[in-house]
This record gives sequence, structure tokens and C-alpha cells, in this order.
Amino acid sequence: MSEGGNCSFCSGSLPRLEPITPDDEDVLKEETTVKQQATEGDNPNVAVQIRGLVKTYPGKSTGRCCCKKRTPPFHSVKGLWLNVKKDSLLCMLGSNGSGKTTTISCLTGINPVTEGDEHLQLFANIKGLPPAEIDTVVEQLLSKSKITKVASKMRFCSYSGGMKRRLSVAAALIGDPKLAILDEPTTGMDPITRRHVWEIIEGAKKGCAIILTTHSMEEADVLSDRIAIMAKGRLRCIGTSIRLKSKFGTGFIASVGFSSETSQPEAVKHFFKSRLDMVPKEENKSVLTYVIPHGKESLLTLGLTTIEEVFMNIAKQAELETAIAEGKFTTLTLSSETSLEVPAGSRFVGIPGTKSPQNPGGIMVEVYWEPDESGSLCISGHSDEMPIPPHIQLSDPPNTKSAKKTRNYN
Ligand SMILES: Nc1ncnc2c1ncn2[C@@H]1O[C@H](COP(=O)(O)OP(=O)(O)OP(=O)(O)O)[C@@H](O)[C@H]1O
Repeated sequence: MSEGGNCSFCSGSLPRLEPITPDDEDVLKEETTVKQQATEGDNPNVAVQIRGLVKTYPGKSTGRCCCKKRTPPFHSVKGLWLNVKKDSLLCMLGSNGSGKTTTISCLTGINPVTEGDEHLQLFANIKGLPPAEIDTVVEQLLSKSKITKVASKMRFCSYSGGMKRRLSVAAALIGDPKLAILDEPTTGMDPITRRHVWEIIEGAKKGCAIILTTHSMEEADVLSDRIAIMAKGRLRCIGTSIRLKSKFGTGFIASVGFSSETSQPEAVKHFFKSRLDMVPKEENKSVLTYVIPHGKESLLTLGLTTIEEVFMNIAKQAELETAIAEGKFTTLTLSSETSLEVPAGSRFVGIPGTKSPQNPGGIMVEVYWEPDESGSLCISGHSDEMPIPPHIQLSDPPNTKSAKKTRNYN
């Protein structure tokens, strides 16, 4: 399919996006499976198949009259191959601007695609309910979405944002559709209402394929059969929550809580130090948190890391790639007040000029990142300075200006 009438720069046609081979084995496998199924014919277990979706927005005009310029075209989705299976929920995660809504808008036809097919093996039922069933169904809808009798007499426009969303989710799922697409269905809901909506969604999975986008990692963990994480318009990983946690999590999280002042955090710290040679990742009055690397888990009984950590690792990797490609750097100010320019998302940063006979590799810090309100990564802190351990690989940045300040990162 093509997006007729949209001209880019001066040529009148949007530039084609060169196919990008995924780095991740599961993303590559998904792409290969979809391509194979597309050639061989329909797969009865698949409700929606996205075949090489590309969405390119034309550049915008800036300036006036003779000074008019166009910004370059922007590839919002860069070749997405994805199966959504029947009777299951696929959750799409991604930072702001990663391309989730664009994908959904292309799927629902709100937005024309630039390249690719979307192939719906099952269409959502047009809800042609028999008139005799309508009253019962409406009552079920209101009770499922926990809209009270008083509220049911109010106009929809005077509902709160949370009530509107709750009713919209129930309305989307009523009448047993075969496919439901829910774009951030629980945004802005209080935790209790959110749980009601989760129950509605969970109950609707049988007989229905659901595509859901969210910024809530807990929601993704609770509801998903598979999770797809997008970054910068590309699918970066796909799989069950357990698969992603064991593949992308740095290990296991152990949180040790202290219920009274008589508890002994020092004894716990000593245990972890002597048994696993580890210091707490986070520490406050009542909890010590440790990240146990893969390989050491057999020494303790542990739970897997969270989807939030998986998401942050994927987002950091994507930011790092872009920062390196575009030469974008962020200022890291160390406790010693030294400032270094580091690519966004870099985890281990070597400090220039710290090589010594005691520390022949030099000194480094681990940098902590968190998303800001717009979803971009910003520095939330850094570890104490420490000698660079032999197993940590730091590479030289390509930016010579910054290389003067920051020699190493990864
Ligand atoms: N009409 C448009 N013209 C140009 N660029 C657009 C347009 N719509 C979206 N984009 C760009 O496409 C990218 C993907 O946007 P999209 O809304 O799909 O992201 P998202 O993952 O849904 O983000 P969010 O979590 O904030 O909803 C963004 O960089 C956005 O600025």
C-alpha cells in the first residue's frame, strides 16, 4: 500500500526505508515466521499478521516565502513483522514516540501505511446484537465497568476521565469481538479501578485476540501472553514475560525488609558481601535491595527481575545506539564535580586520567538512568567511583570532542 498525495522534500515521493535485519534472535524468528506464513498461506492460529509495516511521515515546511525549507521525512515505524495469536493478549510497550500509536492507527485504518500489509484473518464483529438482548447487554456493560446507577443516568460527557475509559474498555469488549485493540486503556485510572478493568480484559481473552499498549509495566506483566517492546520505530524484543526477564534482566532482585529497629541490616550486608561479594543496589531504613547476577542465583531462593528493568535495558540500548549514531551526549556530573559527556543510555563510564599503578585499567562509575516526563532517558545518579573490573568492556566514543572528556563508556 502506498500513501498517495504525500510529497517529501522536492521529489514528490517518500524515500524507501532500507530493510533492517533485527539484532535480536526472537525478533528475527518472528519476522521469519511471518514471512514464511505469508508465502505459504494463512495460519489458523493467527488473528492479525503485520507484514513489514513502514510508516513514513513527510517532512514539514518551515520558514516563509523564499526562505521556505522542508524538514526531512520521518520514519515512525521501520518495518514491523508481527503475529497476534488468537485467544491471547499481545502487549506493546515502548517509550513516548517509539511508534506504538502509529502502528495501531495503521492497523485500524486511521492512518494510511507507507509500506506493508496488515492482514486480518478475523475481523472484529460488527456488534449487530438482536434487539431483545440490548437491555441485558447494556446492564452487563454498566455493571462490569462498575458504573453506578446514578452515574448511568449522567451524560457520558460529564463522566470523569477514568469513568470514560472504563466504559470505553467494556464497550470495546462487549458482544464477544474476535479482535480488540486497546491503546493505553487504563491511563489515569486509580489502582482499584485499574484492577477492575484488568479483570474485564482478562475475562475477554477467551475467543478474542487483544492488542494493548501501556506504559504500566505491572499491567504488561499481569495481562500479557506476549510482550513486544518497541524503540525508535523498531521491534527490539518479543516474548513471554518470563522469557524477557531471563534474557534481558540483569539477574534476580532480592529485597530484604526489616520490620523493627532491632533488625540487623549489617548482618544481612555481611551475609551478601561474604557469600556473594555484593553490596546493596539500593538501601533505606527498612529495605536492602540486591541485584543477583545470573549464575549466582543457585545460592539463594529468588524471584525474577521486573519487566520494568527489561524495558529500561531495551530503552537504554536504543538511546545509546541513537546517541552514538547522531553524536548526542549528556552531561554526567560526578560527586567530585568533574563533568563528563556521555552518550545517553551508557552504563559504565571510565573517568579519564585515572590510570595508576594500583588501578592500571583506571576508575569508572556505573550511571543510573530514568525516563523523564517525555519518555527520554535522563541521568538519575551514579555509583561510587570504582576500579574498572577486568570483565567490563568499555569502548572509545566516536566523538573526538567528547573523547577528550570521556574516554570510555558502554
Ligand atoms: N502526523 C505526524 N507527523 C510527523 N510525525 C509524527 C506524526 N505522528 C506521529 N509522529 C512521530 O512518530 C513517532 C511515533 O509516534 P507515536 O505516537 O506512534 O509514538 P507512541 O509510541 O505511541 O508514543 P506515546 O507513548 O507517547 O503515545 C514520534 O516521533 C512522533 O513525533
